[in-house]
Amino acid sequence: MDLKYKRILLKLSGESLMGDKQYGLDEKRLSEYATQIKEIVSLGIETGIVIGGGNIFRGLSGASRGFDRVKGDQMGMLATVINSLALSSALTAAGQKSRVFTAINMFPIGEYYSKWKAIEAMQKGEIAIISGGTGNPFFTTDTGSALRGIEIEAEVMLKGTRVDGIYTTDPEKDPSAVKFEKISYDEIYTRGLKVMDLTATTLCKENKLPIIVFDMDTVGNLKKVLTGENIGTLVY
Ligand SMILES: Nc1ncnc2c1ncn2[C@@H]1O[C@H](COP(=O)(O)OP(=O)(O)O)[C@@H](O)[C@H]1O
Ligand SMILES: O=c1ccn([C@@H]2O[C@H](COP(=O)(O)OP(=O)(O)O)[C@@H](O)[C@H]2O)c(=O)[nH]1
Repeated sequence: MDLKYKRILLKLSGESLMGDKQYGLDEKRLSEYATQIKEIVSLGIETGIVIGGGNIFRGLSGASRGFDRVKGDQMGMLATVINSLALSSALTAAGQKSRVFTAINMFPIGEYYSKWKAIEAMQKGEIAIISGGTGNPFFTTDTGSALRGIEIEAEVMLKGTRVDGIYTTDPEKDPSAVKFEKISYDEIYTRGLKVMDLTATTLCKENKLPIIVFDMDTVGNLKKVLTGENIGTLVY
């Protein structure tokens, strides 16, 4: 099988882990993700994963409800650790080894992250789940994901989300939005597109890490992206 990439960083949406629920974790969605991820690892793809926390807590929405922003962001980062443990557990149930790394030292919940430990895990066919975002407030997991993708020398960052690519406007709000097959980093700025935060886009641009935004909630899509099928939107 012709594979486009040898090493990837997959960003998973916290919100998608809710499945059809209003909050928290959906076991069916976790198991679907685990099965798809196991499949790509069996093809020999070295896989690092960063997961969001939006299904549990977001610092910014906490602040709008009166929480201290920094404490709210710390709660959000802990939410990404919860999601990472849940995915790791689903991967174990699917027969796939993984290691959870944390941006902040909280052994034995996970191992304190280092680039080299993550690469060592991936080279052994284990998945490196890198949790806790960047470890700092005022960032997002998209930025954490760009950062870790660059650090672990991934060839691409795959942003698996609820929409099937980048559109001229938010497709969840505007049915007349038109999808891009590809788009430059600069056009994301000039058009003011909100699909990823600008810090993440800038990090990827400066370090020449391409991004593919695709719909991760349709089973089979992850493999399609990696075998070069033209789904999603490429940011270059
Ligand atoms: N121009 C756009 N193209 C695609 N999606 C967009 C756009 N603008 C806003 N979005 C929204 O961005 C969301 C994905 O980004 P985000 O909220 O960060 O999700 P995630 O939970 O995957 O991190 C989509 O669900 C979509 O509603
Ligand atoms: O480096 C980081 C990454 C995440 N967060 C916090 O964690 C929350 C959950 O992450 P995010 O909203 O990016 O999750 P997603 O939208 O991907 O589910 C964010 O709202 C932030 O409050 C943070 O403070 N620093």
